[in-house]
Amino acid sequence: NCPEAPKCDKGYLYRSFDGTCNNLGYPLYGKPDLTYDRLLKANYDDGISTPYKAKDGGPLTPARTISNKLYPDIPLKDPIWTLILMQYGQIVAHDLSNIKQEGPDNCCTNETSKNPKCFAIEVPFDITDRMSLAGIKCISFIRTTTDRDQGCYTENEPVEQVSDVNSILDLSVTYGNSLAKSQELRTGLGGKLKVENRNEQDWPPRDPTPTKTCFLPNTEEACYLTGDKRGNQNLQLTVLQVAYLREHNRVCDILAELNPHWDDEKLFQEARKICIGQHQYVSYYEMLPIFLGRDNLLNYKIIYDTDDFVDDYDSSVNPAVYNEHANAANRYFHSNIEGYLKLYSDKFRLSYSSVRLSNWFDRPSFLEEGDNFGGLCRGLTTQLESNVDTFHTSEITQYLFKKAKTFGKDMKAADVQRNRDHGFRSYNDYRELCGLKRATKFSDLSGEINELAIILLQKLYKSVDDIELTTGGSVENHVQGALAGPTFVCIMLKQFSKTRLSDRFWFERSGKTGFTLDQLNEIRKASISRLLCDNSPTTDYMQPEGFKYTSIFGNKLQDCNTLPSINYTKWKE
Ligand code: HEM
Repeated sequence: NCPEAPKCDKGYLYRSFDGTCNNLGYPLYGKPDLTYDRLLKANYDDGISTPYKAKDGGPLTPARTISNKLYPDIPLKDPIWTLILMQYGQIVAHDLSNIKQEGPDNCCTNETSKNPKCFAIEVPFDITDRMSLAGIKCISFIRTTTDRDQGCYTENEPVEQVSDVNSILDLSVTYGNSLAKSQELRTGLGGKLKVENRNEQDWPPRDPTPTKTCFLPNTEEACYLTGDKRGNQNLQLTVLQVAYLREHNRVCDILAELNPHWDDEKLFQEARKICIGQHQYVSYYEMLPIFLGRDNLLNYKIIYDTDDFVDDYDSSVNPAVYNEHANAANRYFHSNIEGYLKLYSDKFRLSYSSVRLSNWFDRPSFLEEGDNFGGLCRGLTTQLESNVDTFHTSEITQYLFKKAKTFGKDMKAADVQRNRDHGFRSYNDYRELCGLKRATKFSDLSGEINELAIILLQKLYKSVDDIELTTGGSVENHVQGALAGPTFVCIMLKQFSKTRLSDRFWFERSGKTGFTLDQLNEIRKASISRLLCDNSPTTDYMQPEGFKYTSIFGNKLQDCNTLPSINYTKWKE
């Protein structure tokens, strides 16, 4: 049942869609349907898959109770950063991983599945029926080092969760995670991706099975086909999905004019390479410094202060995403979500209307009404994100995916429950991994956690060793210059380091598969502001730093055409 390693063409200039052949020694590295990586070995009650209990053998406080007590809805705003920062974070998260919910044919579907080593378990998400988020999780076995390139698993090891997208930061949300998906998305003409034009704007093509993907009160409503299954999940996410789709086609037009002799394939791959370059640049050089601190990123060699190439590819690094990153640390930024989105109707951001998040989950048609898309491009770069703390909007803790019902699901209960069914070791173990002192009593936490939060933790956990990674990490005071505490910053730094090191096609590499130095320094002019300016026909003014609030004192709104932009003549052959 092991996937067969593909034969790689070592001279091929472009990335595959599923991530295979990025690593020529281990061609399967990075592909979808492989297990997450782990920083620390899993800790299950039975050593295999049963979530552990409290140290005294009793049950842990239910996830839903933890959500209610630790993550209430107190609407504080971030003092500096705009909502598009939160949103870009989600795009990066979706690019890198997605817990597989049901298994492939040879694995994981149920206890009688064809592969006896695999099975699925029911995840009891919380205690109340009304808000339950029960689902089936795909489990397969951890792979040993010797057969890691084969995708084989060994018996009697703890279960390891599977991600169903490739683990490479390659804008797979736009291009898909398989060759087949990319073909479904392409027109085959001029390098372009499929779009449907309505009201003089391009929108993603329609999903052929909309009722599976979207919530559609009216059957004619649009439900989009994008490179990622989650592309319709919320309006602000879909804004970025649409922006990158339009950006790809925009770049195709420019390249076709410069190089009329290029065929569909060449135009497609070159435009794709440019868009992935922009995405890697915006993610690492514009977004991550805000989340994790610029000095930290420089010190850990995750970004470089240079106008040269950076050839730090390390073929020994497996791109597989750390389970603790995706399913604990990175989810801390669910805190940044705002419950209402503002739509600014005018150029200078003077008047707005607003829309409730939970009215439009899985329902993108709102974007096509009037100038809602433009209104959101301006709104997301004007509205402040929610303060990064333990408070969470009830739009995601009471009303997530509510559809036509009064109540929905609880995102934070889900986050806590994932910590449990993924068998993460205790918060204390991750403190140690990250160079903090192990706490033997609650008061030992006072270096990193404020007094009020310690009191809350004491109410929720009997022993300091019962504190979970998701909860403990979320109450730490932030590291200076970053938007998370030391344990989560440490985990995310490890992740973003491996993501760049393991990518043979990283945008800063030299050589035949990379850009020329001239081109690379053009890619370094990309920005979130320019992406939105160029792909929202009604947005003419934007501040230079789109992730940061704009005011008359600084980061002022300016004509889009005066913002730095890529000079594409560097691509003329
Ligand atoms: C309105 C915004 C958002 C919504 C509605 C949302 C919703 C969700 C949902 C439903 C899941 C799956 C829960 C589960 O079954 O375990 C999830 C997972 C996740 N979210 Fe969010 N999220 C949002 C924003 C963000 C942001 C801003 C980030 C990070 C910056 C983020 C990072 C993640 C990660 C890393 C996962 C796990 C991915 C995986 O499966 O490996 N999300 N989110």
